[in-house]
Amino acid sequence: MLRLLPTLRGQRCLHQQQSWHQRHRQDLLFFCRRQLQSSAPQPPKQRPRLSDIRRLAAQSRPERRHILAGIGLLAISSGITVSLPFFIGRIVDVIDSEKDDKAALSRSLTRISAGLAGLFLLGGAANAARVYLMRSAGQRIIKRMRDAVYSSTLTQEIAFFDRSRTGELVNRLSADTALVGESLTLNVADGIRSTFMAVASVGMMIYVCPRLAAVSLAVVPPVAVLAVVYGRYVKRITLQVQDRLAAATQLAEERFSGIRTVRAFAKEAHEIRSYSQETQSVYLVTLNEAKARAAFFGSVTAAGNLVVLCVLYSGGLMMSDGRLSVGNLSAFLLYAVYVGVSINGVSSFYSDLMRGLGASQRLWQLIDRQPLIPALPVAGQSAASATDSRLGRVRGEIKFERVAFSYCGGGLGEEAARLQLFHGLDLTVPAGASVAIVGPSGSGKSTLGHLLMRFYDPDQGFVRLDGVDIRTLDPVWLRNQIGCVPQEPMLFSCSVADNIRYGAALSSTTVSQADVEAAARLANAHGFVSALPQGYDTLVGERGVLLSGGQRQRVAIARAIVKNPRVLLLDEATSALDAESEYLVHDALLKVAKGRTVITIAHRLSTIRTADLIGVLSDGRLAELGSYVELMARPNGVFRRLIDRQTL
Ligand SMILES: Nc1ncnc2c1ncn2[C@@H]1O[C@H](COP(=O)(O)OP(=O)(O)OP(=O)(O)O)[C@@H](O)[C@H]1O
Repeated sequence: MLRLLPTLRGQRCLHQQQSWHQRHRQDLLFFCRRQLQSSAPQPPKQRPRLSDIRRLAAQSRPERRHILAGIGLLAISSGITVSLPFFIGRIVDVIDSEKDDKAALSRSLTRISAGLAGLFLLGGAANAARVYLMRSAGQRIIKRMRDAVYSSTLTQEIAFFDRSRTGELVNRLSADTALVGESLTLNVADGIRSTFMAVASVGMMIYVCPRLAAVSLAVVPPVAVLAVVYGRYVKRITLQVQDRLAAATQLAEERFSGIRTVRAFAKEAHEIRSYSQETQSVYLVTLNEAKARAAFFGSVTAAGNLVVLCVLYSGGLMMSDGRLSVGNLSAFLLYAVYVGVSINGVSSFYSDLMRGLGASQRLWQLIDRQPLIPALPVAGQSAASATDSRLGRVRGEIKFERVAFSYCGGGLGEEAARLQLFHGLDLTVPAGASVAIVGPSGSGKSTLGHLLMRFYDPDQGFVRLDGVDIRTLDPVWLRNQIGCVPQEPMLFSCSVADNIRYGAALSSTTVSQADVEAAARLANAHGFVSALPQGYDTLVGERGVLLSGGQRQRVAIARAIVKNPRVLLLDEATSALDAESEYLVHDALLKVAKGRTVITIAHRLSTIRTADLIGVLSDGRLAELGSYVELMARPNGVFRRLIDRQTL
């Protein structure tokens, strides 16, 4: 979907997300220096900052009622667990004191067991309710974050996608959001429980035997220092893992969608090796994490066991001279174990929180980024300047006025270089006329269409619709006035009818089946669609692979005209269609062009001959403009030379 942005913007239906599709990205390796600055990945911050934590915590605000209820239930279940060693101590003492009176011992044990069973049932129920509340809140937080990341990403300008890696964006959307959501709910719950258990157990240790408690707590300061060091390391490593995972996802995603190329060049073994290299690099980073984790948790466990040993030693001595009962020693030992386990829990809470913080930094970058060209009306603009954000009745005159435009590019990681494409380009397309744009390959024909659709803004000059600078127009409204058929149309993996409906300016539900069929008839698609097994309900496969090139184009034409646009922008397919398909597509275009302003990026002589005007692009300017006969009459004209050399 992210790679299909031009199509989406063209068709405007941002709310209909049907599947992942390939956008034609011939210049993936180019990226723009001036825009790069606004989206370049920030160097990972090493230390958890309070503002990061606050922002992360703010995500759980809408769920605070559920989370607070969960914490309440957590306190109940943890309180019951903490009371357990105390009761065990009492039971041991009861057994010790009543061991000679079997009947009395049995009565006491029955009484205590019944009471404890009730308590345990309550604890179990509280825990179950807590898990449900926390988990559902976590899933809602993840959903909200995914929605926010998706909508912010999808509304970025096209240049952003030119230099973003789709797999990486997908990874942010799926893996990072899950990590953050979980660190905010389940992890926080575990952290709170562990902290509560640790504090309560320490309290009970002091209550049961202050001297033994002092011996045990000597271990806490070194473990705390270790936890802080380890937490920072984990946060840094999480960023690396997520980045490398994104690179692996990117590779897999690109190869799956380009499977025909892989198969045609028999590159399966090569691709499997490449992917394995990517996963190896993920593995190597996670291996470092595993080492750090092993060292940390190993030390914590050893420290915990050491405490138990010290308690047994000094507790045994205290018991021998009567300063401690056997029940109290048992209870104390259990509390010491609790403290050990809880410190472990607090440490893993801290490390998971750091992982969540690491992942969240990438998400904030995406969520906070303001698109350089808005995909949706800028808040306040449509209301405040309603007069110029939409036009009343569109005549369809299009004017490129002294347009200078450059793609900023350069190989990834290289010094960015400006590719000056247009300098001072002037072109007027009268309302209702059909203009064929011709020129050598790479002269910027498709770019003219991109400027009209406002995928990019010119560096200088203006693009005007009915005399109005399109930068002042509501972008959604503007794109609704233009029907666009790209050179390699992408269809979504839904039915033919749904693909055609996708072009609707308003909600696609407002387009009736009759409207769909009327558009298909005009696009010469009705005949073949009716012959498909399920007619208009036939699924077309990913990117429409189940249809032929000519069929895909005719469905795309129907999609472009279903909203009845005033302006048509047609980028002719360069790939050769068979004679029958070419005739059908050309005939369809002639029919839909009636009564509309049409700009065709033309490759076929038949299109060029039938156009009212032909605009010839050369050296970043409009070199010639005139009818076919006029231009052919210029013996040294650019157009004449192009036709002679057939280099259209
Ligand atoms: N997104 C982009 N980023 C950087 N450079 C680009 C981008 N898109 C196109 N270009 C470059 O701009 C130039 C013009 O491209 P454009 O697609 O407009 O040419 P064209 O005349 O339509 O070519 P063709 O007839 O081969 O389709 C090319 O050199 C191309 O490499």
